[in-house]
Amino acid sequence: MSSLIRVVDISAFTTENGTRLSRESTALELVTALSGEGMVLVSGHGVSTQIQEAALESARTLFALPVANKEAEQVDDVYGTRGYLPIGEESGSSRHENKEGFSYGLETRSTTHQKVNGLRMANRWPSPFPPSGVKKLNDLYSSLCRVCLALTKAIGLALNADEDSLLRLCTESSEVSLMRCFHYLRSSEGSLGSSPHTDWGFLTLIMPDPDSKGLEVFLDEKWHDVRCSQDYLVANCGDFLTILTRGRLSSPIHRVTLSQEERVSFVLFFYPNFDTNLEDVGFSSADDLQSLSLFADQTLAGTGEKRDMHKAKFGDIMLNKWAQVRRKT
Ligand SMILES: O=C(O)CCC(=O)C(=O)O
Ligand SMILES: [Fe+2]
Repeated sequence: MSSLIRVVDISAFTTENGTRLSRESTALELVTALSGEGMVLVSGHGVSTQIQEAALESARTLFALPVANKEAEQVDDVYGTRGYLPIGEESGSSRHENKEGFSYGLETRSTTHQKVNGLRMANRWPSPFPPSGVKKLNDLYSSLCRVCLALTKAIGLALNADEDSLLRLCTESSEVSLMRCFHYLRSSEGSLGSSPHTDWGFLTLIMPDPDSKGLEVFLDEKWHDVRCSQDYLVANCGDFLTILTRGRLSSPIHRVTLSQEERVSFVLFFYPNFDTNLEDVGFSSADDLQSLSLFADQTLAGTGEKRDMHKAKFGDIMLNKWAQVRRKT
């Protein structure tokens, strides 16, 4: 475990035992870490080892399915953000990212692929994948959303002396957030797992294979390993939270390197409500936050549409960003 990245125990927010005093000191520790490194190891998160192991096992089952079955459910222009991400078909830069993934969100009962909005639609599971596997993945999704809501309360308490102050931006977060489960392959010439970037959303939670290597954070002009065990989830401040706090909390630059060992990880991109407007939360186009990945052009050709970001809805910005990192072969 990297000693640079602080551990914060958030049990004051995830159990009934938290007193006002313990919640205040937890909140302060959390915000101190997010204003410094921007990344924190969260303990006391309440996600059982059983839920974590079951989800990792289901992910391995999914990735082991025949390629044709996985590709039958791949992310495309019609289905938007959910489904299978074939190897090499996504990258945040011109480098080849040697990984495959499944992207999913809140399970809807709908049997059609009707979208509610570009971030809310039915999940797409390849066959054969049993309902018990889907349930295990969904259990992890809802557990990690609960952890993000607890973190949101803590951040609200530290910044505004009010636990509910940021929750109003997150009333539909559990419906529009995106879980991505990745299978990083072995290192090959010129490839990496994930190009250096900041995350675009409100908060990100990362749950990798316990004790696996690869996640790195850029601090003090150097890359540092972030090692993780089942006791901790890695939480990143996202670009939206940086905007919301006028830069007081900072979204960290991080990347994933590859090795000779394959790796599986779950990454929850916790989003604010789809319709949230950047201008309403204080962003102006003159802001000095242009280095965030949210504002970078991540298309290969460098012709990403520079939209009037401060007027746009957060959900639409996300759809545009996911389109920017698609690398259809
Ligand atoms: O898989 C990981 O450890 C992190 C991946 C990541 O940073 C991302 O997908 O944004
Ligand atoms: Fe990331």
